[in-house]
Amino acid sequence: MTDTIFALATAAGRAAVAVVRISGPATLHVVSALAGKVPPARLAALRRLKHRGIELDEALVLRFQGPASYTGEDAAEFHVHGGRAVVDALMLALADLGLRLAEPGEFTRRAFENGKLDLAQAEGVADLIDAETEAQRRQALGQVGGALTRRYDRWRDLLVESLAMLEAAVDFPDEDLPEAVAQRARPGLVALASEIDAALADVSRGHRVRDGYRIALVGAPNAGKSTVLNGLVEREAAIVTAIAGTTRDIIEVPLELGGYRVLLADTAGLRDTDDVVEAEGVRRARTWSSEADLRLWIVDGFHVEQLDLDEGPVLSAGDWVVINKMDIADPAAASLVAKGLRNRGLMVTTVSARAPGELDRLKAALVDHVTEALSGSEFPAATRLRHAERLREARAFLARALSSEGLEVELAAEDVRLTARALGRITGTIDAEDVLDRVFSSFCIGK
Ligand SMILES: Nc1nc2c(ncn2[C@@H]2O[C@H](COP(=O)(O)OP(=O)(O)OP(=O)(O)O)[C@@H](O)[C@H]2O)c(=O)[nH]1
Ligand SMILES: [K+]
Ligand SMILES: [Mg+2]
Repeated sequence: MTDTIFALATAAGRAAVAVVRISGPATLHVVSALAGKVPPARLAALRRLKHRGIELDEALVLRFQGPASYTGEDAAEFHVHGGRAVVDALMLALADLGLRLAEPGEFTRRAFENGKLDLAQAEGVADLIDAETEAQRRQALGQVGGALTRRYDRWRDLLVESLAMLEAAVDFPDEDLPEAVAQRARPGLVALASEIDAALADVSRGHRVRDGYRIALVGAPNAGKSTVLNGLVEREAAIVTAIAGTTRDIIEVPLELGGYRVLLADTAGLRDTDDVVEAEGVRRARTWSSEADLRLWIVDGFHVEQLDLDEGPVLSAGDWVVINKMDIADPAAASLVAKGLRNRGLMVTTVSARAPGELDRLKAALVDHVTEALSGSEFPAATRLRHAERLREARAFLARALSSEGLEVELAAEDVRLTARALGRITGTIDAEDVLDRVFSSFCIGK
């Protein structure tokens, strides 16, 4: 028999109202022990809570009758005054009545186990609680609502259909026909493969929305990277001096651009150096920027004629060059360099980072860029690394199924089964205990 759990559902600390929730078979008994008359399900009632003859608080009591509750079990909420002592007294009383403090995510885990939501939806709940930007909120809410689930359900149905055809071929009594029957499964599997390919090409979008789009500020020492960072985030996040080699550590600053979460990183100026500390900074700069979604190369406009593209920064397609210090640069030289860079397919912006308001144009261009990169007409197929890994695994099994030319029908059937299994792990229809533990332990207590 499952035990009955309790937890503070609202944030800890002083507040107007605190909500303590309980879930499990002892719910009715506990509500009646504390509140006296049990209110009807889903109707809030004002009650004096008492335990062992001592009054705890006057509270709003709300109870749910399983399975019509978040967890699917009998459950209740006590909305009490949000003082520390009130909450402590109530939680002590609940423990005294034999209830157990919930583990992180245990309410949602029970909801999952009772079929109220699948694993992808449960992850959506966690993401919704963590959401700080509009795009994170939208994506998480879509996931809770089953936007991710629906796609996987459709793919699973398709796989089940194909599997039925392949199995029919295996069982076919007439020796000549199995191949023809098996071939009927092929078009569906080919279509699915191309859908998964499209999803994989787009695989980072979902978790970039969730975790943040990574923009690296890179370039030579003294180009003005830290000045650009400070201008974009509108505070003195990084030290700026006229000494080359000022920045060593990566300075990561989260910010919101066009409703998207962005991680902007200032890095050490790239150069060969004997200074051990600076050399480590340069190493970190290279690593971070190589993994970034976008590199902003900051170039000193005053020395723009020294920019040797074949010697200098290793620019790659999609990089963005910001020619800085336009207040002291020779505009003709700068525009010549800009033209050359644009001819190479690079984006170029000219600014004077030190001038107030000058970075607004760059910021607006970045908003457009991030919006373009992260918005999409379809809900992403993956919003976590975990999803992307399973998706790649599924694609590999599917490739193998498709390569077995109808002759090895049984092998193809097995690969189709493995494809379905990999996809099933994303929504949790194939549940591995360790995955569940990992997903739910990242929740806060009380959810
Ligand atoms: N005139 C002018 N000076 C600038 C501009 N932007 C930055 N500077 C100056 O250039 C110098 C170097 O700026 P930083 O922002 O520290 O340059 P950095 O690229 O971060 O340098 P490191 O961290 O040493 O690699 C400072 O003296 C800044 O004030 C600009 O737009 N115009
Ligand atoms: K500097
Ligand atoms: Mg710097």
